[in-house]
Amino acid sequence: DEWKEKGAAVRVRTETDANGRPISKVLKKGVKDFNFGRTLGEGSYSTVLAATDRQTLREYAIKVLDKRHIIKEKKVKYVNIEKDTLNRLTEHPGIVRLYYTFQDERSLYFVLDLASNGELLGVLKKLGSFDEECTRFYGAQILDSIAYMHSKGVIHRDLKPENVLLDTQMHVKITDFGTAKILDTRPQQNGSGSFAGDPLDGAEVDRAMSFVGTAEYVSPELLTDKNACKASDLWAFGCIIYQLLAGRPPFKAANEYQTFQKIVGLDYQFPREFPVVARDLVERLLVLDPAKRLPIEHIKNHQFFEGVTWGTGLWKQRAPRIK
Ligand SMILES: Nc1ncnc2c1ncn2[C@@H]1O[C@H](COP(=O)(O)OP(=O)(O)OP(=O)(O)O)[C@@H](O)[C@H]1O
Ligand SMILES: O=C(O)[C@@H]1CCC(=O)N(CCc2ccc(Cl)cc2)[C@H]1c1ccccc1Cl
Repeated sequence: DEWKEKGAAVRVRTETDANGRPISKVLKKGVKDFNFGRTLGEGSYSTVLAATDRQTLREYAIKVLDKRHIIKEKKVKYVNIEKDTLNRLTEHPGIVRLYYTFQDERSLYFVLDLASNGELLGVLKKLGSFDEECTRFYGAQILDSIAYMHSKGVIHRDLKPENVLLDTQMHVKITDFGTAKILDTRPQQNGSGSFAGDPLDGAEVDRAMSFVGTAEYVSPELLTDKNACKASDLWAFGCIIYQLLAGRPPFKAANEYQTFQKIVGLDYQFPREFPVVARDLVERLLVLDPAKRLPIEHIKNHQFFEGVTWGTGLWKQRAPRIK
């Protein structure tokens, strides 16, 4: 039988029927198509393994989810959100790409881009803090990825250095879309073009509140009126820029409740040596009113990002040496 790669998703096997006429059989990828390697990490309901496609020898990260555990923990909704979101975000170098999904009786499998250099948080912890050049490069790649997500009507809602992975070239790969929100594409009732992000309904509030993994990056609007919108990702972006330069997030207290109090009270300070241009940018992002946060186009034009080539150039250049 002749196998031929038809696109990346499926293989087609051609056989001949009783009358000798060729028929094509579509075959999905499965576990046996991969050689599984080292464990890259563990999540609450998942294990991520490095794997090689036995036909193409391409390397992937395969996220394996245990069905029984997901059902027991009532997380089936997350799985579908993650799949649907990743299936929407397929044309940007800064987003972890989902190539295939398949399942067997025990598990679900997501075949993803391999981000072989782990989490941005790990690099930050090792160095303590980033210099301005590195902060500019990683900030620009994260912002470019947020702009793409938002253009596809997706709000990440849980951006943080743990969810910014790094590929072999030390370029950004944003992951963890199980808690994302897909803005419906219904034409806006009140005629306004911009999506404010429709308020979370009851169930979502519960999910939104329960998904607050680490409180440090939660936006004030999610805490006060339970409403997450695109600008919530820009609040998290402001926290990330601050953290890369200061070596710690702006809002951090002994426990989650005190951290929440600092956030809603905009209670944070800059270290003395914090660069002044970066300070101006952070101050225009960490604004309590989401409508008053700097919009993405203005962030791109901010002096802090002076000299950055936006668009494909940003993704072709060498990552600055982390020093
Ligand atoms: N595409 C990938 N390439 C390389 N490593 C990855 C990839 N995706 C996830 N990992 C690593 O595997 C670990 C588990 O990731 P996973 O997304 O399954 O769970 P999580 O989101 O980190 O945890 P939780 O489910 O509790 O939020 C993470 O620490 C992450 O660093
Ligand atoms: O939506 C899809 O792409 C298919 C549709 C057919 C199917 O059975 N599944 C699995 C549905 C599912 C989700 C969660 C659990 Cl815990 C068990 C089964 C879906 C699935 C297959 C593989 C990996 C993920 C998913 Cl959601």
